[in-house]
Amino acid sequence: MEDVTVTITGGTGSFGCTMVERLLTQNVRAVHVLSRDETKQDAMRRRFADPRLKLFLGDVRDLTSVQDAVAGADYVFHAAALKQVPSCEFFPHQAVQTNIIGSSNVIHASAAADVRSVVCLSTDKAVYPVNVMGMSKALMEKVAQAFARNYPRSSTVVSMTRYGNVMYSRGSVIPLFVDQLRRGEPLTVTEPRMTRFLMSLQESVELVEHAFLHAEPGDLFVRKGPACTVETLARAVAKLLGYGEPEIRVLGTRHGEKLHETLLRREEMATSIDEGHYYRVPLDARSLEYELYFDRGEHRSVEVCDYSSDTTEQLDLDQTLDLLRTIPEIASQASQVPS
Ligand SMILES: O=c1ccn([C@@H]2O[C@H](COP(=O)(O)OP(=O)(O)O[C@H]3O[C@H](CO)[C@H](O)[C@H](O)[C@H]3O)[C@@H](O)[C@H]2O)c(=O)[nH]1
Repeated sequence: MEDVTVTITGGTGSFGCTMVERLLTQNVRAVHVLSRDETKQDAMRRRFADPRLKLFLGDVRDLTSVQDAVAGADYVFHAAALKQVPSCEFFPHQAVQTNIIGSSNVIHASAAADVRSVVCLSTDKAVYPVNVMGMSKALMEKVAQAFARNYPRSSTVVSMTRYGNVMYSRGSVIPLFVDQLRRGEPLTVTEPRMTRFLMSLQESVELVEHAFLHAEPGDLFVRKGPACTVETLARAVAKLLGYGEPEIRVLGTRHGEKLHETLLRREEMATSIDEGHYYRVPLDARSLEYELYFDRGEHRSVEVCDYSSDTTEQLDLDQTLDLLRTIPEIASQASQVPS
Protein backbone atom coordinates (compact mmCIF):
# COMPACT_ATOMS: atom_id res chain seq x y z
CA MET A 1 0.00 0.00 0.00
CA GLU A 2 3.09 2.19 -0.21
CA ASP A 3 2.30 5.47 -1.97
CA VAL A 4 -0.99 4.34 -3.53
CA THR A 5 -4.38 6.04 -3.71
CA VAL A 6 -7.44 4.02 -2.77
CA THR A 7 -11.07 4.97 -3.41
CA ILE A 8 -13.79 3.43 -1.24
CA THR A 9 -17.37 3.87 -2.43
CA GLY A 10 -19.85 3.80 0.43
CA GLY A 11 -16.81 4.61 2.50
CA THR A 12 -18.61 6.03 5.53
CA GLY A 13 -20.26 2.67 6.41
CA SER A 14 -18.95 0.04 8.84
CA PHE A 15 -16.73 -1.60 6.24
CA GLY A 16 -15.50 1.74 4.91
CA CYS A 17 -14.51 3.10 8.32
CA THR A 18 -12.59 -0.05 9.21
CA MET A 19 -10.84 -0.03 5.85
CA VAL A 20 -9.99 3.68 6.07
CA GLU A 21 -8.51 3.19 9.53
CA ARG A 22 -6.37 0.33 8.27
CA LEU A 23 -5.21 2.20 5.17
CA LEU A 24 -4.27 5.37 7.06
CA THR A 25 -1.95 3.38 9.33
CA GLN A 26 -0.03 2.43 6.17
CA ASN A 27 1.96 4.67 3.93
CA VAL A 28 -0.82 5.37 1.43
CA ARG A 29 -0.76 8.54 -0.64
CA ALA A 30 -4.49 9.21 -0.29
CA VAL A 31 -7.82 7.60 0.57
CA HIS A 32 -10.86 8.85 -1.35
CA VAL A 33 -14.22 8.21 0.28
CA LEU A 34 -17.30 8.55 -1.91
CA SER A 35 -20.59 8.68 -0.02
CA ARG A 36 -23.95 10.44 0.10
CA ASP A 37 -23.96 11.31 3.78
CA GLU A 38 -22.35 14.66 4.61
CA THR A 39 -22.94 14.21 8.37
CA LYS A 40 -21.08 10.91 8.45
CA GLN A 41 -18.34 12.43 6.30
CA ASP A 42 -17.93 15.26 8.76
CA ALA A 43 -17.70 12.78 11.66
CA MET A 44 -15.10 10.83 9.70
CA ARG A 45 -13.08 13.97 8.96
CA ARG A 46 -12.96 14.82 12.68
CA ARG A 47 -12.23 11.27 13.76
CA PHE A 48 -9.26 10.68 11.46
CA ALA A 49 -8.03 14.29 11.11
CA ASP A 50 -5.64 13.18 8.36
CA PRO A 51 -4.98 15.29 5.25
CA ARG A 52 -4.63 12.10 3.18
CA LEU A 53 -8.34 11.41 3.69
CA LYS A 54 -10.34 13.10 0.88
CA LEU A 55 -14.11 13.10 1.18
CA PHE A 56 -16.20 13.11 -1.99
CA LEU A 57 -19.87 13.89 -1.62
CA GLY A 58 -21.76 12.07 -4.35
CA ASP A 59 -23.63 8.98 -5.38
CA VAL A 60 -22.58 5.94 -7.41
CA ARG A 61 -25.68 6.59 -9.55
CA ASP A 62 -24.14 9.87 -10.68
CA LEU A 63 -21.31 9.06 -13.09
CA THR A 64 -19.63 12.45 -12.70
CA SER A 65 -19.29 12.06 -8.94
CA VAL A 66 -17.84 8.56 -9.46
CA GLN A 67 -15.38 9.85 -12.07
CA ASP A 68 -14.19 12.55 -9.64
CA ALA A 69 -13.74 10.04 -6.81
CA VAL A 70 -11.78 7.45 -8.83
CA ALA A 71 -9.53 9.93 -10.66
CA GLY A 72 -5.93 9.13 -9.75
CA ALA A 73 -6.85 5.99 -7.78
CA ASP A 74 -4.79 2.80 -7.96
CA TYR A 75 -7.41 0.66 -6.23
CA VAL A 76 -11.17 0.94 -5.81
CA PHE A 77 -13.20 -0.90 -3.18
CA HIS A 78 -16.83 -0.74 -4.17
CA ALA A 79 -18.89 -1.04 -0.99
CA ALA A 80 -21.70 1.44 -1.77
CA ALA A 81 -25.01 -0.42 -1.90
CA LEU A 82 -28.58 -0.57 -0.71
CA LYS A 83 -28.28 -3.47 1.71
CA GLN A 84 -31.51 -3.62 3.67
CA VAL A 85 -33.78 -6.42 2.52
CA PRO A 86 -37.15 -4.68 3.25
CA SER A 87 -36.29 -1.30 1.69
CA CYS A 88 -35.05 -2.96 -1.53
CA GLU A 89 -38.23 -5.06 -1.54
CA PHE A 90 -40.43 -1.96 -1.30
CA PHE A 91 -38.37 0.13 -3.74
CA PRO A 92 -36.83 -2.26 -6.28
CA HIS A 93 -36.15 0.53 -8.75
CA GLN A 94 -33.86 2.14 -6.16
CA ALA A 95 -31.94 -1.14 -5.75
CA VAL A 96 -31.55 -1.35 -9.53
CA GLN A 97 -30.24 2.23 -9.64
CA THR A 98 -27.68 1.86 -6.86
CA ASN A 99 -26.67 -1.80 -6.86
CA ILE A 100 -26.65 -2.46 -10.60
CA ILE A 101 -26.33 0.81 -12.52
CA GLY A 102 -24.20 2.39 -9.78
CA SER A 103 -21.86 -0.61 -9.85
CA SER A 104 -21.59 -0.40 -13.62
CA ASN A 105 -20.67 3.30 -13.25
CA VAL A 106 -17.94 2.43 -10.74
CA ILE A 107 -16.46 -0.30 -12.93
CA HIS A 108 -16.48 1.69 -16.18
CA ALA A 109 -15.28 4.94 -14.60
CA SER A 110 -12.44 3.02 -12.90
CA ALA A 111 -11.40 1.40 -16.18
CA ALA A 112 -11.47 4.79 -17.91
CA ALA A 113 -9.25 6.17 -15.11
CA ASP A 114 -6.75 3.26 -15.46
CA VAL A 115 -7.40 2.01 -11.93
CA ARG A 116 -5.36 -1.17 -11.36
CA SER A 117 -7.93 -3.16 -9.45
CA VAL A 118 -11.61 -2.82 -8.50
CA VAL A 119 -13.10 -5.11 -5.83
CA CYS A 120 -16.92 -5.20 -5.76
CA LEU A 121 -18.47 -6.28 -2.46
CA SER A 122 -21.34 -8.73 -2.75
CA THR A 123 -23.29 -10.94 -0.34
CA ASP A 124 -24.40 -14.53 0.12
CA LYS A 125 -27.93 -13.24 -0.51
CA ALA A 126 -26.93 -12.93 -4.19
CA VAL A 127 -26.86 -16.74 -4.46
CA TYR A 128 -30.24 -18.31 -5.30
CA PRO A 129 -31.68 -14.87 -4.54
CA VAL A 130 -35.21 -14.64 -3.14
CA ASN A 131 -35.32 -10.90 -2.47
CA VAL A 132 -34.58 -7.75 -4.47
CA MET A 133 -31.45 -6.97 -2.47
CA GLY A 134 -29.96 -10.36 -3.39
CA MET A 135 -31.18 -10.20 -6.97
CA SER A 136 -29.68 -6.77 -7.55
CA LYS A 137 -26.36 -7.89 -6.03
CA ALA A 138 -26.43 -10.98 -8.26
CA LEU A 139 -26.76 -8.66 -11.26
CA MET A 140 -23.92 -6.50 -9.96
CA GLU A 141 -21.79 -9.66 -10.02
CA LYS A 142 -22.88 -10.35 -13.60
CA VAL A 143 -22.00 -6.78 -14.61
CA ALA A 144 -18.53 -7.20 -13.08
CA GLN A 145 -18.00 -10.58 -14.76
CA ALA A 146 -19.22 -9.23 -18.11
CA PHE A 147 -16.67 -6.42 -17.90
CA ALA A 148 -13.86 -8.95 -17.34
CA ARG A 149 -15.11 -11.08 -20.21
CA ASN A 150 -15.76 -8.28 -22.68
CA TYR A 151 -12.62 -6.22 -22.03
CA PRO A 152 -9.84 -8.84 -21.80
CA ARG A 153 -7.21 -6.25 -22.68
CA SER A 154 -8.26 -3.78 -20.01
CA SER A 155 -5.52 -2.94 -17.50
CA THR A 156 -8.20 -2.81 -14.78
CA VAL A 157 -8.76 -6.08 -12.88
CA VAL A 158 -12.37 -6.32 -11.68
CA SER A 159 -13.13 -8.92 -9.00
CA MET A 160 -15.80 -9.67 -6.40
CA THR A 161 -16.08 -10.81 -2.81
CA ARG A 162 -19.14 -12.35 -1.19
CA TYR A 163 -19.78 -12.00 2.52
CA GLY A 164 -21.95 -13.77 4.99
CA ASN A 165 -23.33 -11.88 7.98
CA VAL A 166 -20.89 -9.44 9.53
CA MET A 167 -21.17 -9.76 13.30
CA TYR A 168 -22.25 -6.62 15.15
CA SER A 169 -22.70 -4.63 11.95
CA ARG A 170 -25.10 -1.71 12.19
CA GLY A 171 -28.77 -2.76 12.27
CA SER A 172 -27.96 -6.48 12.50
CA VAL A 173 -29.29 -9.02 14.94
CA ILE A 174 -26.49 -9.10 17.55
CA PRO A 175 -26.79 -5.41 18.57
CA LEU A 176 -30.56 -5.94 18.55
CA PHE A 177 -30.23 -8.86 21.00
CA VAL A 178 -27.93 -6.75 23.20
CA ASP A 179 -30.52 -3.93 23.31
CA GLN A 180 -33.33 -6.35 24.10
CA LEU A 181 -31.34 -7.88 26.97
CA ARG A 182 -30.49 -4.43 28.38
CA ARG A 183 -34.18 -3.44 28.28
CA GLY A 184 -35.20 -6.68 29.97
CA GLU A 185 -37.21 -7.80 26.93
CA PRO A 186 -37.39 -11.33 25.47
CA LEU A 187 -35.05 -12.05 22.58
CA THR A 188 -36.97 -12.09 19.30
CA VAL A 189 -35.81 -15.10 17.27
CA THR A 190 -37.28 -15.46 13.78
CA GLU A 191 -36.80 -19.19 13.24
CA PRO A 192 -34.65 -21.02 15.79
CA ARG A 193 -33.19 -23.43 13.17
CA MET A 194 -32.23 -20.66 10.73
CA THR A 195 -28.46 -20.58 10.12
CA ARG A 196 -26.11 -17.78 9.05
CA PHE A 197 -22.40 -17.61 8.25
CA LEU A 198 -20.60 -15.54 10.88
CA MET A 199 -17.80 -13.20 9.91
CA SER A 200 -16.05 -10.35 11.72
CA LEU A 201 -15.63 -6.88 10.22
CA GLN A 202 -11.87 -7.47 10.34
CA GLU A 203 -12.27 -10.65 8.28
CA SER A 204 -14.40 -8.82 5.73
CA VAL A 205 -11.62 -6.27 5.29
CA GLU A 206 -9.03 -9.05 4.96
CA LEU A 207 -11.18 -10.75 2.33
CA VAL A 208 -11.16 -7.58 0.21
CA GLU A 209 -7.39 -7.25 0.66
CA HIS A 210 -6.94 -10.87 -0.40
CA ALA A 211 -9.05 -10.17 -3.49
CA PHE A 212 -7.11 -7.14 -4.68
CA LEU A 213 -3.77 -8.81 -4.02
CA HIS A 214 -4.60 -12.05 -5.83
CA ALA A 215 -7.42 -11.41 -8.28
CA GLU A 216 -7.37 -12.28 -11.94
CA PRO A 217 -10.06 -10.47 -13.98
CA GLY A 218 -13.56 -11.66 -13.05
CA ASP A 219 -12.53 -13.70 -9.99
CA LEU A 220 -14.96 -14.20 -7.13
CA PHE A 221 -13.66 -14.73 -3.58
CA VAL A 222 -15.34 -15.98 -0.42
CA ARG A 223 -13.87 -16.57 3.01
CA LYS A 224 -14.41 -19.97 4.54
CA GLY A 225 -16.21 -19.63 7.82
CA PRO A 226 -18.43 -21.26 10.37
CA ALA A 227 -22.16 -20.80 10.96
CA CYS A 228 -24.62 -21.24 13.80
CA THR A 229 -28.37 -21.20 14.30
CA VAL A 230 -30.01 -17.95 15.41
CA GLU A 231 -31.18 -19.70 18.57
CA THR A 232 -27.59 -20.59 19.46
CA LEU A 233 -26.56 -17.03 18.66
CA ALA A 234 -29.27 -15.58 20.92
CA ARG A 235 -28.32 -17.87 23.81
CA ALA A 236 -24.62 -17.15 23.34
CA VAL A 237 -25.10 -13.36 23.43
CA ALA A 238 -27.21 -13.64 26.60
CA LYS A 239 -24.74 -15.93 28.35
CA LEU A 240 -21.76 -13.79 27.42
CA LEU A 241 -23.38 -10.65 28.81
CA GLY A 242 -24.30 -12.41 32.06
CA TYR A 243 -28.04 -12.83 31.45
CA GLY A 244 -28.02 -16.64 31.70
CA GLU A 245 -30.88 -18.43 29.96
CA PRO A 246 -32.82 -15.78 28.01
CA GLU A 247 -36.55 -15.74 27.37
CA ILE A 248 -37.02 -16.30 23.64
CA ARG A 249 -40.01 -15.14 21.59
CA VAL A 250 -40.23 -16.88 18.21
CA LEU A 251 -41.36 -14.51 15.44
CA GLY A 252 -41.30 -16.80 12.40
CA THR A 253 -39.39 -16.30 9.16
CA ARG A 254 -39.62 -12.72 7.89
CA HIS A 255 -40.61 -11.74 4.38
CA GLY A 256 -37.78 -12.30 1.89
CA GLU A 257 -35.70 -14.41 4.29
CA LYS A 258 -34.13 -17.81 3.67
CA LEU A 259 -33.65 -20.60 6.16
CA HIS A 260 -30.00 -21.00 5.14
CA GLU A 261 -27.67 -18.83 3.04
CA THR A 262 -25.28 -20.05 0.33
CA LEU A 263 -21.85 -18.54 -0.25
CA LEU A 264 -21.01 -20.66 -3.29
CA ARG A 265 -23.37 -22.75 -5.35
CA ARG A 266 -22.26 -26.17 -6.48
CA GLU A 267 -21.27 -25.07 -10.00
CA GLU A 268 -18.99 -22.46 -8.45
CA MET A 269 -17.63 -24.95 -5.91
CA ALA A 270 -16.79 -27.33 -8.78
CA THR A 271 -14.48 -24.77 -10.42
CA SER A 272 -13.23 -23.11 -7.21
CA ILE A 273 -9.61 -23.05 -6.10
CA ASP A 274 -8.87 -23.67 -2.43
CA GLU A 275 -6.60 -20.83 -1.19
CA GLY A 276 -6.42 -21.69 2.51
CA HIS A 277 -8.88 -19.38 4.27
CA TYR A 278 -10.48 -18.51 0.93
CA TYR A 279 -12.13 -20.03 -2.11
CA ARG A 280 -11.40 -18.38 -5.44
CA VAL A 281 -13.85 -18.93 -8.30
CA PRO A 282 -12.27 -18.03 -11.64
CA LEU A 283 -14.29 -16.30 -14.34
CA ASP A 284 -16.24 -18.45 -16.74
CA ALA A 285 -14.43 -16.85 -19.66
CA ARG A 286 -16.47 -18.29 -22.51
CA SER A 287 -16.73 -15.70 -25.24
CA LEU A 288 -20.01 -14.41 -26.56
CA GLU A 289 -20.69 -17.47 -28.68
CA TYR A 290 -24.02 -19.07 -27.96
CA GLU A 291 -22.78 -22.59 -28.81
CA LEU A 292 -20.34 -22.45 -25.90
CA TYR A 293 -23.27 -21.97 -23.53
CA PHE A 294 -25.79 -24.30 -25.09
CA ASP A 295 -23.83 -27.18 -26.61
CA ARG A 296 -21.17 -27.78 -23.97
CA GLY A 297 -21.98 -29.15 -20.52
CA GLU A 298 -20.24 -29.36 -17.18
CA HIS A 299 -19.92 -32.75 -15.50
CA ARG A 300 -18.20 -31.92 -12.22
CA SER A 301 -20.94 -29.87 -10.56
CA VAL A 302 -23.20 -32.81 -9.71
CA GLU A 303 -20.40 -34.29 -7.61
CA VAL A 304 -20.18 -31.40 -5.14
CA CYS A 305 -22.51 -29.60 -2.74
CA ASP A 306 -23.36 -25.95 -2.32
CA TYR A 307 -21.20 -24.18 0.25
CA SER A 308 -24.01 -23.12 2.58
CA SER A 309 -24.60 -22.03 6.14
CA ASP A 310 -26.09 -25.46 6.91
CA THR A 311 -23.26 -27.44 5.26
CA THR A 312 -20.29 -25.51 6.65
CA GLU A 313 -18.86 -26.06 10.16
CA GLN A 314 -21.71 -25.61 12.71
CA LEU A 315 -20.79 -23.91 15.98
CA ASP A 316 -22.36 -25.06 19.25
CA LEU A 317 -23.07 -22.72 22.16
CA ASP A 318 -19.54 -22.76 23.61
CA GLN A 319 -17.90 -22.32 20.23
CA THR A 320 -20.23 -19.41 19.44
CA LEU A 321 -19.32 -17.85 22.79
CA ASP A 322 -15.63 -18.14 21.92
CA LEU A 323 -16.22 -16.53 18.54
CA LEU A 324 -18.23 -13.65 20.02
CA ARG A 325 -15.39 -12.97 22.47
CA THR A 326 -13.20 -12.06 19.48
CA ILE A 327 -15.53 -9.18 18.50
CA PRO A 328 -14.24 -6.03 20.26
CA GLU A 329 -17.70 -4.45 20.78
CA ILE A 330 -19.02 -7.54 22.56
CA ALA A 331 -15.79 -8.40 24.36
CA SER A 332 -15.74 -4.95 25.98
CA GLN A 333 -19.32 -5.43 27.25
CA ALA A 334 -18.60 -9.00 28.39
CA SER A 335 -15.56 -7.86 30.37
CA GLN A 336 -17.83 -5.72 32.59
CA VAL A 337 -19.86 -8.78 33.62
CA PRO A 338 -18.90 -9.98 37.14
CA SER A 339 -17.65 -13.59 36.92
O1 LIG B 1 -35.25 -9.92 15.55
C1 LIG B 1 -34.56 -10.68 14.84
C2 LIG B 1 -33.90 -10.25 13.67
C3 LIG B 1 -33.17 -11.18 12.94
N1 LIG B 1 -33.11 -12.47 13.33
C4 LIG B 1 -32.36 -13.46 12.54
O2 LIG B 1 -30.99 -13.25 12.70
C5 LIG B 1 -30.29 -13.60 11.51
C6 LIG B 1 -29.46 -12.44 11.05
O3 LIG B 1 -30.32 -11.34 10.79
P1 LIG B 1 -29.75 -9.91 10.38
O4 LIG B 1 -30.91 -8.97 10.28
O5 LIG B 1 -28.61 -9.56 11.27
O6 LIG B 1 -29.10 -10.21 8.97
P2 LIG B 1 -29.72 -10.71 7.62
O7 LIG B 1 -29.29 -12.13 7.44
O8 LIG B 1 -31.16 -10.42 7.52
O9 LIG B 1 -28.97 -9.77 6.56
C7 LIG B 1 -27.71 -9.21 6.84
O10 LIG B 1 -26.67 -9.97 6.33
C8 LIG B 1 -26.59 -10.02 4.92
C9 LIG B 1 -25.52 -11.00 4.52
O11 LIG B 1 -26.09 -12.26 4.47
C10 LIG B 1 -26.41 -8.65 4.34
O12 LIG B 1 -25.16 -8.13 4.67
C11 LIG B 1 -27.54 -7.76 4.87
O13 LIG B 1 -27.29 -6.46 4.43
C12 LIG B 1 -27.64 -7.79 6.35
O14 LIG B 1 -28.77 -7.07 6.77
C13 LIG B 1 -31.36 -14.00 10.49
O15 LIG B 1 -31.43 -15.39 10.47
C14 LIG B 1 -32.63 -13.41 11.07
O16 LIG B 1 -33.80 -14.16 10.76
C15 LIG B 1 -33.74 -12.90 14.48
O17 LIG B 1 -33.68 -14.08 14.85
N2 LIG B 1 -34.45 -11.97 15.21
